[in-house]
Amino acid sequence: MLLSATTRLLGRGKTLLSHPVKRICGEMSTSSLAGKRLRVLVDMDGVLADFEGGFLKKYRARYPAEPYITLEDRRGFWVSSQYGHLRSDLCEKAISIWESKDFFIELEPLPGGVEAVKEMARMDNTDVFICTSPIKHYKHCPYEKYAWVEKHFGHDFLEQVILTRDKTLISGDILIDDKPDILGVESNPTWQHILFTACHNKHQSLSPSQRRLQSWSDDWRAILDSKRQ
Ligand SMILES: O=c1ccn([C@@H]2O[C@H](COP(=O)(O)O)[C@@H](O)[C@H]2O)c(=O)[nH]1
Ligand SMILES: [Mg+2]
Repeated sequence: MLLSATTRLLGRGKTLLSHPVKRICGEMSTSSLAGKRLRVLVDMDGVLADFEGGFLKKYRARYPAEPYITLEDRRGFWVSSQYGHLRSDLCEKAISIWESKDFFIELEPLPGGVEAVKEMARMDNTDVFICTSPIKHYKHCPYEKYAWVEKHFGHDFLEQVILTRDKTLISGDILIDDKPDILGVESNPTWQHILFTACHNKHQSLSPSQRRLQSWSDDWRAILDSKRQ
């Protein structure tokens, strides 16, 4: 009786486990029953995708006669601010680069990042999310961020994408991010900030709660293990 009612509800040939709705329910209950899982949030620009390298290449191609800042001389998170200090009109010229079509989708992956995140995602008791801030000029950026993840991680990984302008609202155990100060409405985020070394932050000292990941060749597995209880 119960079986035939189930068959009517799900359709012939579908079992409870193979039905998409039940599979979603199953996945949700697995994580809540399995005890403590580690939730890792991984930033995209400057951590997985080479924002700085992609910017400099396209800026020099579009404005060959204008001064530029080498990656060695980059200081501070905001590219636009440093270009604006160089000459005030260069701030808008810098912004025009990442507001252009194909900027985000054409960013090269940073060495080892995609492989590391794929490995993390296969680890037991580990949930990985790509947590990235889109620019407010939304014509290309949000679409291209999803397209970049699909291109390098595959379609299924789109489930693991979080676009937010405020990462303090997202709960996790670790946030691997190249921005030194991650601020928002939540003054006490759940995650520990692991500062991913980038050309603009390598001279900066850490706040007491931060740790550094120098690159994806650095021991990210040890950082994850240290956060497991
Ligand atoms: O000068 C700049 C440099 C970067 N941006 C944008 O900020 C975000 C950074 O995102 P994260 O998730 O923190 O990596 C990205 O969309 C850059 O395009 C900027 O607006 N101005
Ligand atoms: Mg970043």
